[in-house]
Amino acid sequence: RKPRGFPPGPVRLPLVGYLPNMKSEHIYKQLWQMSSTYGNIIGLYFGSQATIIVNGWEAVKESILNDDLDGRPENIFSNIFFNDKQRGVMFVENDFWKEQRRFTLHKFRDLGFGKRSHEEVIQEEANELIKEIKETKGSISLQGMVGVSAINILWALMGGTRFSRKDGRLLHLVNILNELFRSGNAAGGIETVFPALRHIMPDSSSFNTAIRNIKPIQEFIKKSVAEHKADFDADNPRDFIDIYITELKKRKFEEDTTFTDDQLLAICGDVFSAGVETGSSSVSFAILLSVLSPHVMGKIQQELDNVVGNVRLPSMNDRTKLVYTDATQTEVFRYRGSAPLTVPHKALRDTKLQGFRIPAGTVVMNNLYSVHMDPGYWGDPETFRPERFINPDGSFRKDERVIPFGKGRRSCLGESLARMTTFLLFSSLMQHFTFSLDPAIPVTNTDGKMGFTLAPPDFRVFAKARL
Ligand code: HEM
Repeated sequence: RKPRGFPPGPVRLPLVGYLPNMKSEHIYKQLWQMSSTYGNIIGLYFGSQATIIVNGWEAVKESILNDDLDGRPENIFSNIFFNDKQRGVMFVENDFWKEQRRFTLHKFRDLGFGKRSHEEVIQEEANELIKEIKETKGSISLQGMVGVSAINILWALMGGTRFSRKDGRLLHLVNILNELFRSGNAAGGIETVFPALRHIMPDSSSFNTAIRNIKPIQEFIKKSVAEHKADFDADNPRDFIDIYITELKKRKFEEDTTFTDDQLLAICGDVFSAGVETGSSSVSFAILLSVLSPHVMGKIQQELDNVVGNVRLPSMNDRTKLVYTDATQTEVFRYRGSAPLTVPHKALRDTKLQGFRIPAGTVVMNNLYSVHMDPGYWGDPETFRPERFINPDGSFRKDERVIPFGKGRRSCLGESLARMTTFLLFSSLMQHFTFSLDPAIPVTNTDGKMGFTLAPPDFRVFAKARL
């Protein structure tokens, strides 16, 4: 069939395109609503940038599985920090991306089978978190506390060390990562379209806040890499940074190598920015939603008592038996996944989507929220109901339409680590505490706060020890 033209969409205003109409909060809802007027694929312009919004399971699946749409638009933060170059894994494309992604993924996997498994690292952090919660008087803010665990888990992999939970540097990093992720705009925002604007924007603008917060993260990583180089031992690689330094040395005389010092800094930065806030938001959302549905919390605790008992922490081996806990975690990913929109993709060459013609260079925004909240498929998507993932015979019901990590070759690089982290931290917390909301900070709805990613609303909980 002959491709149709560029997808239909709202009128293109001169210069700015659709930008002035974008609401900053929960943009993914607005982008989905537009489907009722224009269909599942909407064509619009951010400034002069041709962009398509992709809504609904059929269209999103076709889009994220189409390798022609595996590119990424330029990331201006990378331009600012790496001399107008795209570095890292998240915003690079083509052969450069393939080589760096493959390397990072393989080495992460190998490290998980190394001296200490990922599972052991996560369980150690779960123990420390439980200890801190027990020692804290009054109500607690989980987002920050779990953020500390999330950094320690990732940094064990990247930099080989763990920080004391009270370490000032660590707490500072957690705070700036949280601020960074709330200040951003998953849809890009005006500065992405008109980079020059940042020079005249006030320091308080979200863009300048982001820059201010990225800098100390970069400094932290730079310093760690320098320390690794200073006591590097080729026979005894301790972590990802050491493994990457080994590769740098091996390829020192290769022309056109993609392995560079800048690239190491950028990968560490990408992992931090992709992994810390998403992980802690997922666990905090899981706790908040369980607190708001006490029968869910009760069922999880009963299941944990039966399957795991009270002398050891839950492990990944327990997972197939922890059906209700697994179903709850899956429901949290569906209901409040931390990425309602994937990272933007870009058409690498002219291609087709749902019969429409998509020219090379078009930016593609895949709306995962529209898949997870489709009433036609889920029936009652607005209800938080883990039971939807349990078969009548009591087994776990897997559903291909739950895709919080995306799908295809651009899907989340940290998926297996993130799944392990969220499952083990959430189940360990549920095993040890009964949580209740601190009424001093009422939660009026669970929509959460959107920035680059979706985080829970502010809330505090009292934690009553069960063990
Ligand atoms: C619950 C936690 C997490 C969620 C929900 C999540 C979700 C996602 C999503 C939706 C994408 C974009 C997929 C696309 O563009 O089509 C992504 C990309 C990515 N994520 Fe995650 N993520 C999580 C945790 C992590 C962790 C822990 C790491 C680090 C180890 C990580 C590293 C990455 C990287 C590097 C990319 C870019 C991949 C590429 O462009 O090739 N993420 N993630």
